[in-house]
Amino acid sequence: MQIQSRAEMIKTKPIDCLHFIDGKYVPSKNEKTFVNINPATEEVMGTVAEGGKEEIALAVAAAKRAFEGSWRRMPAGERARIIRRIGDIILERKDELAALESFDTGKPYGLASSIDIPRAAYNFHFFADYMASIGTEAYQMDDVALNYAIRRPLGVVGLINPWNLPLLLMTWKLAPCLAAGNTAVLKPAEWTPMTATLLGEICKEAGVPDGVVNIVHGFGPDSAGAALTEHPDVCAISFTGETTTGKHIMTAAAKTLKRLSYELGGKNPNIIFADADLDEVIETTIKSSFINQGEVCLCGSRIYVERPLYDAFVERFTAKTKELIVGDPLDPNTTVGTLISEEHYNRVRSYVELAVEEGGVIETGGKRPEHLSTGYYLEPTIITGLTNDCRVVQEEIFGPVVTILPFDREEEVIKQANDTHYGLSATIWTNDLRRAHRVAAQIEAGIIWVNTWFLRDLRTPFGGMKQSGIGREGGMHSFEFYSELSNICIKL
Ligand SMILES: NC(=O)c1ccc[n+]([C@@H]2O[C@H](COP(=O)([O-])OP(=O)(O)OC[C@H]3O[C@@H](n4cnc5c(N)ncnc54)[C@H](O)[C@@H]3O)[C@@H](O)[C@H]2O)c1
Ligand SMILES: O=C/C=C/C=C(\O)C(=O)O
Repeated sequence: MQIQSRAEMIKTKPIDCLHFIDGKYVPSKNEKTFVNINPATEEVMGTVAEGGKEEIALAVAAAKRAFEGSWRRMPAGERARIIRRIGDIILERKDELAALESFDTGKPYGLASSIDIPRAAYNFHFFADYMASIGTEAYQMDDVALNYAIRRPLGVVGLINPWNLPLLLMTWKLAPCLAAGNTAVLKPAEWTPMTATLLGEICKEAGVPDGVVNIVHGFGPDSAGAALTEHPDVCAISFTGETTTGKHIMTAAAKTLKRLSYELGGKNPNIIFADADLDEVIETTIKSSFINQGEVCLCGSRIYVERPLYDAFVERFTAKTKELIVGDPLDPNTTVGTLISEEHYNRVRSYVELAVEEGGVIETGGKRPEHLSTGYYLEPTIITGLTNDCRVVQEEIFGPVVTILPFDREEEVIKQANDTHYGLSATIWTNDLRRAHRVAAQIEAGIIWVNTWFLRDLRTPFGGMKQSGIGREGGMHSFEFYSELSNICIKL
C-alpha cells in the first residue's frame, strides 16, 4: 500500500499551520509562509506561517497581558486542574497527534503513539500533581527574627524546541512553566509544526485563558527564534537543541540578561563490561542505538565493549540490527522510519563516508535501502575499527549510526568515555554492584543509567554538563528554573 493510503487508514490528514496568539489562530502579518515536507514522501503536505519580529512582539504582548491578568492570581488548585485537563485532552486526541507527529518527523506511527504522545500527556499530569507538593523554606533566628521564602512566577517565558521529539519536549517545558504560574511563547522547530499547532487549541479547550500560551512558527536566525531571544519582555528562555545554537542564543539573551535553561547535544557512551547479561544488553542497546532513527539526544552512539565480550557482542548486535525493518512510518511493522530532512540525511550519510576514510569498517548499514527510492531513509549502521579520537567517534551525528570500540581496563574506558566535550548521558552494563557505583561516579554526564536506558522518573534532575547543557529540569529543578524565590525576614 502507498503511504498516503495508509494515512487514509489512519484517517488523519496533515494540516496547514498558523500561529496561535492571544487565543486565536492567525497568519503572519506579511502573509509569509514556508512549506512543510513529509520526509517519507518528499512531498509538500502543507504550509506554515513564517513568524518574525512582529509576530513575536504580538505574542509577547499577549503573554504579558495574560500574566498581569488572571493567570498568576489563579489559585494553584484551579491552575493544576487546567494543567491536568491539557494532559487528558492530549490522550483523547492521541491517534490524531501521533499521526501528525509521524507525518512531520518520519518516525514510526507506533513509536509516536506509544512513547511521544502518552509522555506529552504525562508531562502535564505529572506537574499538575507535583505542584501541589512543593514548599519553600523558613529559618528561625532564635527569638530575634523569622525568615521565610515565598515563590513567585517569572513572567513571560520563551520555550524554543527541537524537531526530534516535538510534542514530548515542547510539553516537558510548557507543563512546569505553566505550573509555576508563568505565561509562554513557544517556538516549535521549523521541521515539525503540526502537533505544536494543535497544542494551542488543546490548551484553550482545557481552560487556559487567552494569551497564556502563544505559539509562533518560524526559523531560528533572523526569524521568530532570534526575535524571541532578544525581546526585552521575555525574562527567561528554555532551549533544547544543538550546542552551537545554544551559544548563539546565549549571546542574544545576554543583552537583556535572560535566565537560561539549556538541554543541548550529546555523544553518549554505552559501556559494556564482560560480566553483563548479553541478551539484556543487546535488547536494550538496539533501542539506545536506533530508536527514533537514532535522533535522540540520549542515544548511546559510542559503544565500548570489554574485550572478552567484544566479538560475541559485535556478531550478535549486528545480526539483531539487520532484523530491524526500515520503511513506511505508517506501516505497523516499521521499526526505523526516515530522517527528518534531506539536509539531515545528507549530513548523516557524510559521516558514514568519513568513517571509511578514517579507517572504519561498516559492519552493516550505511546506505539507503534499495527498495526505498523516495524518502530520507538510512539503514541502521554499525562501525568498528575506529579509535576514540576519530571525528565519527567524537562528533554528534544524531542518526542511526553507532561505533563500537573494545577496551581492556576500567580506567581506560572511563578515560575514553570522558574524552568528549559533551556530558549529557551514559549507560553502564555490569553485574558488579561496586563497579557500577564506582564507574558511574567517574563518568562526566548529567544522566547515567546502569543496566537500563531511558528509564525516566520525572522527579529526577535532567540535563547535561560540559557542552551538553546548563541547568537541570525535572521535578523541583523545573520549579527552581521557572520561578523566583524571595526571602522575607521579620523581626520578632
Ligand atoms: N539535551 C536534550 O534534552 C536534547 C533533546 C533533543 C534534542 N537535543 C539536541 O538538539 C539537536 C537537534 O535538534 P535541532 O536540529 O532542532 O536543533 P537546532 O539547534 O538546530 O534547533 C533547535 C531550535 O532552535 C531554533 N533556533 C535555531 N537557531 C536559533 C537562534 N539563533 N535563535 C533562536 N532559536 C534558534 C530552531 O528553529 C529550533 O526551533 C541535537 O544536537 C540534539 O542533541 C538535545
Ligand atoms: O532527544 C532527547 C530526549 C530528551 C528527553 C527528555 O527531555 C525527557 O525524557 O524528559
